[in-house]
Amino acid sequence: MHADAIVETRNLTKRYGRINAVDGLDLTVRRGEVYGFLGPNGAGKTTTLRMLLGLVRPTSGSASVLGGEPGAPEGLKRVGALVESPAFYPYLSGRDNLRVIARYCGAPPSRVDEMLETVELSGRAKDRFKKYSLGMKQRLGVAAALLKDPELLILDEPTNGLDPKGMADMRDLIRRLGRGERTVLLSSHLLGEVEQICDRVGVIRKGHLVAEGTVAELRSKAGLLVRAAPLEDAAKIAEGLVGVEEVEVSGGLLRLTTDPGRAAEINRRLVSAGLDVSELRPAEQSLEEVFLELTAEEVV
Ligand SMILES: Nc1ncnc2c1ncn2[C@@H]1O[C@H](COP(=O)(O)OP(=O)(O)OP(=O)(O)O)[C@@H](O)[C@H]1O
Repeated sequence: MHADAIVETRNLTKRYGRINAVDGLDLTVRRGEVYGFLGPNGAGKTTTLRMLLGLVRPTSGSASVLGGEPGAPEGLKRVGALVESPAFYPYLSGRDNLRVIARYCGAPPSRVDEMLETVELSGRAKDRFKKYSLGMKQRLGVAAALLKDPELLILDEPTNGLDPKGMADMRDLIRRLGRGERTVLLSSHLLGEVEQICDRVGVIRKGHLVAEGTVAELRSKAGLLVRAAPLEDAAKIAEGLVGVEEVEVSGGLLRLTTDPGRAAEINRRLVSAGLDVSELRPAEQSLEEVFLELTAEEVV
């Protein structure tokens, strides 16, 4: 296991009949980070998170959570999760609901008000749960998950179904929670969201991890932009280089699909062929483009 890994899966697989919900997944979440598990609906995010909590048994492969088996009582004490809509008593207040949960998870009663404050529900703590907006219900769910002061917080699509204000509040909350020592693993099908909140992102498609890295790393996978003269000659040379997958001419620039780390080498090749290279830089793609590319259906 990686030294600072808090969650690690190897070849994790879950099959439902003929459906491979999760298919050979290798995931590493490091201590202290906010990790975004990004993928379209049905990609296998919920199934993965449920396996990490010991709620679903893998068909094959392994997972380690806080150094132990998923679902082991020792580990579960240190994990807080909001995976399904949390079950609260509709006629009890937010505060009383948390008190009930604090009692059975052994959290000190003083933590209830502290967590209500954290999720900004102190002002509505005495109102019945059923009066809460969806966003408030979700935030109460986060407060419940935080009662035992978990080292790892797992949130499945925490902004799903919320209105824009509710989403923004939830994002702010997660960003705040991720600032300290705590590790947050959240799933989302929204790029913008993951881009705003997460330190690192894993992109899942049909049960596979198709990319993993920081938002900046995923973006810079795009390639290089080159300004050279004569441009047509530069394009011909670039096409002949090993490791350059695509060459496009656009707006007086060449766009090369290649590892941006090869910039110096490509520059050398162009210059030694007698071309003038006046600009060479990584082509920034929006994460959206990267995401669409990574998760696109194969055209058969
Ligand atoms: N209990 C189950 N029985 C049969 N198939 C299931 C079961 N749970 C999930 N699946 C299937 O496994 C695949 C992955 O589902 P999963 O819910 O993990 O995806 P997801 O990425 O979380 O998507 P969503 O955001 O829609 O929940 C889907 O094809 C789903 O229909």
